[in-house]
Amino acid sequence: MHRFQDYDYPFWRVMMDWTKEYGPIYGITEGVEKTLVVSDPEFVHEVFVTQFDNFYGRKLNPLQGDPNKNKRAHLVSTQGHRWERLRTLSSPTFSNKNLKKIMKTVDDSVAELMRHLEKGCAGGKTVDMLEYYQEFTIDIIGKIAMGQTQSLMFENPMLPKVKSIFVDGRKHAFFASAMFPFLGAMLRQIFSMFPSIQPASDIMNIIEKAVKARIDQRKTDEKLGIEVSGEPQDFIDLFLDARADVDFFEQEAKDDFGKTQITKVDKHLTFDETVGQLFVFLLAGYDTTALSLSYSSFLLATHPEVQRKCQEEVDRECSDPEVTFDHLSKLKYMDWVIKEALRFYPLASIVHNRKCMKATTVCGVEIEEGTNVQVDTWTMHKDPNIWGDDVNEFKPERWESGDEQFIQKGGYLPFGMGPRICIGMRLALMEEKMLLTQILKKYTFETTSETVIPLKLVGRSTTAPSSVNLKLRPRHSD
Ligand code: HEM
Repeated sequence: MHRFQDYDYPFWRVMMDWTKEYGPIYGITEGVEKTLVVSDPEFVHEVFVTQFDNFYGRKLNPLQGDPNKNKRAHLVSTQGHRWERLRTLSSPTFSNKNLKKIMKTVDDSVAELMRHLEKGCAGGKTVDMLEYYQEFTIDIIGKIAMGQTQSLMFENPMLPKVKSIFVDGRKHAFFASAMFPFLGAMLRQIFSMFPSIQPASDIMNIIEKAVKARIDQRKTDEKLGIEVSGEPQDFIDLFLDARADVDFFEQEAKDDFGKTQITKVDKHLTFDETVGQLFVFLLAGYDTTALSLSYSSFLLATHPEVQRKCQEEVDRECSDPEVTFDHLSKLKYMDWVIKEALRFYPLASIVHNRKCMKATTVCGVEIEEGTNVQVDTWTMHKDPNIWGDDVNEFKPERWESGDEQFIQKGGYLPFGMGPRICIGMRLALMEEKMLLTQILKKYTFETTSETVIPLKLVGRSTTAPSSVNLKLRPRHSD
């Protein structure tokens, strides 16, 4: 566990080293828990997809609370029927209809970021694209999940709070709770009493206020007889109105899929669940998407031929100033670029894990209940047996014949795999394509003497480049 705490030599590098030494399946202990580290695609597919009913939980630290009891437990931390209920209630949030609505919000943030970029890179100045992308993604998620009414780029008070969760990551508290699980509950209690020392509690409080304000506003509108359109404005509205058709009481009686201890089950999200969901959408949606954009931009800058093809596609398919849903679906090459960048840098590999909920055998290996399975994704994504001898080349064309072959084999999982695959994947890809389209129409990414090559990769949770310093050369000077 100690080896996993180093910000400058992230846990996945340690796992890659161990995989070289011990092979594709070996065991480690993390505090009091046992973990199998695997980089065998067949094994991964079996755990994430085929045997999901035996592996429906995630590896959790006691500091994250009891997934069955915590009132604010969310999609990432819950398991069994409680997770299934939250997933069913949250899924419509990312339907085509809602994504189309969110598109307008994303478009406004794209325009705002382009204004900032124009100023930032004026006179050929080098800019750190990671910083710009972080401003972009927090702006969008603030507007769709936190009741933020206008863009707050480069003055967003949430950004330092959210950033500190990823940078500091409460390293010592996590470590202590893993070694001595009883400390987890105590520390949670202390943190909730002093939100100022704990950014996560502080953020929860802000979200709580935003949800309360929306509920009050609805009540006032109702009292005054103000007709509301009934159309949800954002995720807060969507969650307040979310309903599931499945009766989870009945479902629980039928089978034992993680007999959860929900005391009151109804078809609506509770107030606390709404706050928990919005919180996790904020955390999961901000950092990952900004990182994915950063890696794609870096790889475009270092592969001019790929960038040229991407620009040609953008010029051909998106010549109108307005980019629509239809346009995005035509950007096939850009899609491969993003996929290939995520193969090179599977930035969220920390959550590529499952907990064994029922003892079973996978690919001949007996696994006890309670054992965690952590995927060594970085090894798999660079395995020549899966990808071929050109594995170390950045080659978007390898995706030409579709992704099924890699996904079905279990060898590629930047967004995870199986029933718990990332729920926000389509939103992330939409944001990325909309922004890259506008940038590539106007500029060409170039490296400068300030670009760190190869990237220095850091992080305790997600994997971030220390910086992505690039120059944006205006295309009209081509
Ligand atoms: C490039 C961007 C993103 C990447 C690489 C990414 C990656 C991941 C990964 C690896 C998982 C775990 C999947 C598994 O266990 O099989 C996950 C889960 C999740 N992601 Fe994302 N994500 C991204 C963007 C987003 C966005 C934009 C949102 C929401 C606004 C989001 C919300 C979630 C949630 C709620 C879960 C938990 C799903 C569940 O357990 O049912 N993610 N993501």
